[in-house]
Amino acid sequence: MEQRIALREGLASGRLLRFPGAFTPLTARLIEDRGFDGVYISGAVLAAERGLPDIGLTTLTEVADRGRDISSVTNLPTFIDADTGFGEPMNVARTILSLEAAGVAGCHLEDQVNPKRCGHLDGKSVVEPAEMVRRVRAAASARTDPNFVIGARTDARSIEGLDAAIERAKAYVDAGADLIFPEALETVQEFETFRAAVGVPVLANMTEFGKSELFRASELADAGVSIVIYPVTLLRIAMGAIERGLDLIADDGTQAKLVPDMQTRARLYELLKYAEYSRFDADIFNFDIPQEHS
Ligand SMILES: C[C@](O)(C(=O)O)[C@H](CC(=O)O)C(=O)O
Ligand SMILES: [Mg+2]
Repeated sequence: MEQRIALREGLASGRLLRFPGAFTPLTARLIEDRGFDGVYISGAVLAAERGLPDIGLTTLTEVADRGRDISSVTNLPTFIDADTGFGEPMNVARTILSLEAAGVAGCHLEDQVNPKRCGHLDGKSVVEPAEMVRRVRAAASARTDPNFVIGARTDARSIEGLDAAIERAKAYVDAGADLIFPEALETVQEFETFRAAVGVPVLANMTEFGKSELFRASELADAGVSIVIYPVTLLRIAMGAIERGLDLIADDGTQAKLVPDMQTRARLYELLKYAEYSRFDADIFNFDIPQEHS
């Protein structure tokens, strides 16, 4: 509840909210510790972690479980990728209820056809605007918490062009979307044009190796963007370090040279709140247990 209100207030504040993508609950702890505004939960990351491509193979249950796992260890609002909503409009309604129950603050649905693919790849296609309008309407009418944020993503920019993507976004706002996620815009000016046209907060996806340049937060803020996600960034950083680390262990016969770059045991325990658990445990065992008399 509080996180949803915080997200709504943040989106209305005129500030740019920064949401790195957490690839584990522990990563979400670190994102909170470093002072970010919220946590993004990426579909691409969830699929990748299971050794799968991001083509709609993951299920609502897996996504909702991940939403719950991450939301339950952070006080920050979480914003989750609901892909195409996992089926027909009726399924979209159930998706929203599941994500609400998982404790996430909001989600985005996209207008791609199934099977969907990464928004920064070529060869994707979108459904008719009316079909996506039905998805958004189903989502908006299903939600039980009016503060749950429903984002509509349009993948139309790289297929139908900017004007068509804006027309779609406006229809999605009319259908009840609180936020627009224009996928794969190419310039900061395009974000500015989008924001001016749609009249609701706009999300920028700063994913690497995609179609958008990696614009700075200040540039996005100046363009009127309300929220920026770094969906796969932390996973890519970790995987890069792991690959280099594995090679070094294989070559050197020890991981010793890697130790200075590792998070220490003490720091890990701090993030895990070890001390609090120990205190709790000590208190429990300090209780005077009444002796039973026979
Ligand atoms: C934002 C995104 O939907 C995701 O699942 O994180 C992906 C990110 C990516 O594949 O880089 C996307 O389609 O942009
Ligand atoms: Mg995705």
